[in-house]
Amino acid sequence: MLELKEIYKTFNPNSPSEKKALNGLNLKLEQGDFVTIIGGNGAGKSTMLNAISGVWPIDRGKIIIDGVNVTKLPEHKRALYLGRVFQDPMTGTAADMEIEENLALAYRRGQSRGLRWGITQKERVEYKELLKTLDLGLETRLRAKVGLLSGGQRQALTLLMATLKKPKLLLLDEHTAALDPKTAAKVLELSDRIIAEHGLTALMVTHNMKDAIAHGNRLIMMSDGRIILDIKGEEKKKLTVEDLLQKFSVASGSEFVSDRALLG
Ligand SMILES: Nc1ncnc2c1ncn2[C@@H]1O[C@H](COP(=O)(O)OP(=O)(O)OP(=O)(O)O)[C@@H](O)[C@H]1O
Repeated sequence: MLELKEIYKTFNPNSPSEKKALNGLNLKLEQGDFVTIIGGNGAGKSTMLNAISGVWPIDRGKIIIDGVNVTKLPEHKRALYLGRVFQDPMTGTAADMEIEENLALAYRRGQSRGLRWGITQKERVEYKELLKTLDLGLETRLRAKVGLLSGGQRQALTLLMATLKKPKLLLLDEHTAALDPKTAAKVLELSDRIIAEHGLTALMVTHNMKDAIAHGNRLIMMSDGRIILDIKGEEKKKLTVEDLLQKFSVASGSEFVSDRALLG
């Protein structure tokens, strides 16, 4: 489903602030893989998601999504394959627009321009049903401006919008990190449900080791711009945070350092 082959990316090359952010990164995902990603500060987690999304060109390597070589495709063309949810609940939705207008935008993604904008009654019924699945009471607030919603409600709506057109690949970039623990747990549960219902292939960056262990069928750990641990199946199910830290130090030859990782 996704193949990253020998990806290299250096920021500010040949300058004092040169940074090798991706360093021969290789990753292959099967259809339906839900992979959690952890790693210390500057390990390259967000850079990997940016490389997949096409935020900037990579220096070397190949990116294949569902059999299509997208390495040279610009970001807006790759967006058709991808759904992405960021850490900041303000980024995925348009605050000045109503909930139903936001959903309609997501629904019309990838369709040709010139389409009439009006939202039909049939669509409204569909949106209500969709919003009901969030269990946040939003189905009665279709005409409310998104700016009035809480961070958790916005993130849940963003998740719904990012997956409405069943993307080939869902990228979750610390999408619960800015939420309080209870809301974060709810949005994570919703993520699990949506991924399972649609059989999506997903990558989720998290700084919470327990979440990384509890969610998905596969866990990867990054260090210095490449993957140093790849744990799946039964081995992942039995994993503890202590195991993970131990495995990290064996694989990297150093202690796990992160100012944001939640170990407990
Ligand atoms: N646009 C950029 N310009 C310059 N340097 C960058 C850019 N994006 C990332 N970097 C650098 O590349 C390295 C990898 O960054 P990245 O954001 O991928 O790390 P991360 O694993 O997501 O870390 P964190 O958990 O701290 O967010 C870091 O040293 C970072 O400073």
